[in-house]
Amino acid sequence: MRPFDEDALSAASGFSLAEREAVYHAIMTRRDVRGQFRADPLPDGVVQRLLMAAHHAPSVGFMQPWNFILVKSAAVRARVRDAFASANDEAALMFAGERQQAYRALKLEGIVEAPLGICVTCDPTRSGSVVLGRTHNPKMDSYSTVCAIQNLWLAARAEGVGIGWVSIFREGDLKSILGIPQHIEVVAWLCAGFVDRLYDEPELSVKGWRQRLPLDELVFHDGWGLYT
Ligand SMILES: Cc1cc2c(cc1C)N(C[C@H](O)[C@H](O)[C@H](O)COP(=O)(O)O)c1[nH]c(=O)[nH]c(=O)c1N2
Repeated sequence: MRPFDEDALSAASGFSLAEREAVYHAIMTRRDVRGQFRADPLPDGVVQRLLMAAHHAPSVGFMQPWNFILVKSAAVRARVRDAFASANDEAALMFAGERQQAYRALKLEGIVEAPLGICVTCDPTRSGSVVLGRTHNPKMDSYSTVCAIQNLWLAARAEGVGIGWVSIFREGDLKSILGIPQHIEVVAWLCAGFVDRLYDEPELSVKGWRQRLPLDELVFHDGWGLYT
């Protein structure tokens, strides 16, 4: 390992107002997209920038445990959609009464409509069995992969690309369709495609499923449950 090197540091002040506004604009207007995808393919350069954003995410011990399986094949996406449909039937039965009716009315994926699927995985063996920062919590590699997904999601918003995260799968189904080895964790299936319109608020909120919680109620001071 190299000794600490002063020359590796650069000046880092806050962003200009316009730059700050752009960052918050991406954060506040990012949406989970299910139904607004355009059919035209994403240019390779755009996909490359999204992946580069993902690959610059933080990761425990700089483990970079992610892989990205790019799925353009309509046939493969149709199989993934079928796997979703089967799992979604099981999911619906977990809700009772009117809630089940409401669940069934929701659109929860755009796997076939979106021109690109991105399966994001996590390799827990990427840098050996003892990983700096993961020594006492094995989930840290999955959390790192989620950081990569959020980077990609925000970059996508800036590129005019909608992203929809689909998680209603039996993991084994995705592994068998995509040939993913047993020891690799499937973290996300992302539907990706250009969008011309986005909901102003989360679609689940617009459709009455669940509303955003007041931030004040989620912030404690100096201990759990302490509001002041
Ligand atoms: C880990 C994880 C897993 C899923 C999701 C998100 C995340 C973070 N979301 C999207 C989720 O419903 C959405 O983010 C919230 O409703 C908030 O909406 P916005 O993302 O702000 O538009 C999601 N959406 C969906 O339609 N089908 C799904 O299976 C999932 N799964």
